Amino acid sequence: MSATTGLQVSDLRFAYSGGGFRVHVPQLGLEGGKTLALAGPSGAGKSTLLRLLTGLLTPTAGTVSLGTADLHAMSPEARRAFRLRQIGLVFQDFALLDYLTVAENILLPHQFRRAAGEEERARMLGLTQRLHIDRYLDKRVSQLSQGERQRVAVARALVHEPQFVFADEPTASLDPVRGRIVVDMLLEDARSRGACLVMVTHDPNLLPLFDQTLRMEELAATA
Ligand SMILES: Nc1ncnc2c1ncn2[C@@H]1O[C@H](COP(=O)(O)OP(=O)(O)OP(=O)(O)O)[C@@H](O)[C@H]1O
Repeated sequence: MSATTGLQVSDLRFAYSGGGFRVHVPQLGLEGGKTLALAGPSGAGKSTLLRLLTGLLTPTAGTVSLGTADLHAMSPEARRAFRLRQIGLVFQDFALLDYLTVAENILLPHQFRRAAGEEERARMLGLTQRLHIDRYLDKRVSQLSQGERQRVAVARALVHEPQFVFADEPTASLDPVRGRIVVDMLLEDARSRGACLVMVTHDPNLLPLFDQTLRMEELAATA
């Protein structure tokens, strides 16, 4: 695999305090431009692994390398800066700010990097058109449906063209047609830009669309 653009996990271990759920990922590799589905029943640890891969949870052992960066060896500040530049994340609960407009939410991460310029605005327009939410750009997020909010979260995750995209069930609030549009867009975005996509899904029909599948229930059994 390419060391500079891919994701590499080695002997990753994590347990919630109190002796509850634990997970162990002996080895996982994903090249730039490739896509991985995290599958498994509710409670199997999909969101937990996604949080470990993005630096939002700290493992008890093991490494997560994103390109040349050893995610958990960084200082919290360096990890935060890396995440803003290189990671796009679609959270299960979307993590949008209700009192801001759609455009403000999508461009918000740019306020922390640098002011959003013409390039970002053009990318935002392209993404929101493809997601059929461009007519809502000046609307507050609180006025949108769940499915519309989910698509705003997808646009926000992609607008800065991150090398690593992580999405936690990005189709959960969408009907099958809209859901397929979002998945196809995430897949096409990663493949065309040479980025890595890791997506959590419950839907077995989506798995053949991905280059790799990791079944969490099999990992939990060996933890
Ligand atoms: N903060 C926490 N503290 C302790 N246990 C937790 C915490 N968060 C999750 N868990 C437990 O860890 C296990 C895995 O949870 P996780 O959310 O990763 O599963 P999941 O596969 O994403 O589930 P779902 O498909 O329902 O979203 C569950 O048993 C859950 O109860």
